Amino acid sequence: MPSVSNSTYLSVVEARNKVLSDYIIKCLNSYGLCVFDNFLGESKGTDILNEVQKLYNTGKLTSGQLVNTLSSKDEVRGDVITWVDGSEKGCSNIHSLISSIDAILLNCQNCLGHYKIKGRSKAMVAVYPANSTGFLRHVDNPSGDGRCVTCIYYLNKNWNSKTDGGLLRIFPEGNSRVANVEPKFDRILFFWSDRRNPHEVLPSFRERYAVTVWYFDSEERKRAVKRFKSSKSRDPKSEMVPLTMPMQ
Ligand SMILES: Cc1cc(NC(=O)CCC(=O)O)nc(C)c1Br
Ligand SMILES: [Fe+3]
Repeated sequence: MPSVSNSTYLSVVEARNKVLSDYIIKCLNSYGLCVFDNFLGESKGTDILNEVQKLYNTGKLTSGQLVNTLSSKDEVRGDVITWVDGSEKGCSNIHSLISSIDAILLNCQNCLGHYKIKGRSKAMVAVYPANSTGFLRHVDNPSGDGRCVTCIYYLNKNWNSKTDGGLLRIFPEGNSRVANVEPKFDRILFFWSDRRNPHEVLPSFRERYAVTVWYFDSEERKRAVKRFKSSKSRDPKSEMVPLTMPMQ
């Protein structure tokens, strides 16, 4: 592989980010969701997978909290999660994943719907253990908590939903068609977080890894924080998604 100068390499990365941002803008504005494969390539994807597996195998993940549901956790969601901002020990590759996604979203900043995206949640690392229940149908942000785009990066090599299950099914509002998204290795998915995209995860028969980041619309987030302060109630959703982080 001929060696390229640093500046050439950077401009190649910037050009690639521009192409990807244009694709995301077109897809999200037209369909409300967007799937892109081979986001970071085999070696970077594998580095991230190794970090996630290490977190999982060293017991750093706990069963996901539940918001506003009465049923017990294992009926609604089977995943175990942890929140990382990437500065934690042994998460440098997760950090570079977050920075790569931030770079793309910064390019799209004022072109996604009417949103002004200026912040995001920490990254939620989720593992569905083998033979776990999936995640019941839900909307990520049904109540205007500020989250406008859900971004999920999948890490599952040679995944075959026929035998492994774990399909993410999205039911775009007002549309009879369902989007069945395989949680494939090095696949990145974006979709509007609000009621336009109810979704569920089918039970998986193999460990299923994903990293999710939610991006905030600055106006909606400001209103939500004001409401939260005035209501004084412990709104679990804002506990669920940590305070916005300035984009890297
Ligand atoms: C914590 C939390 C996780 C998820 N995850 C999914 O919907 C699964 C997507 C996938 O893994 O394909 N959704 C919400 C509304 C909350 Br809250
Ligand atoms: Fe969700």
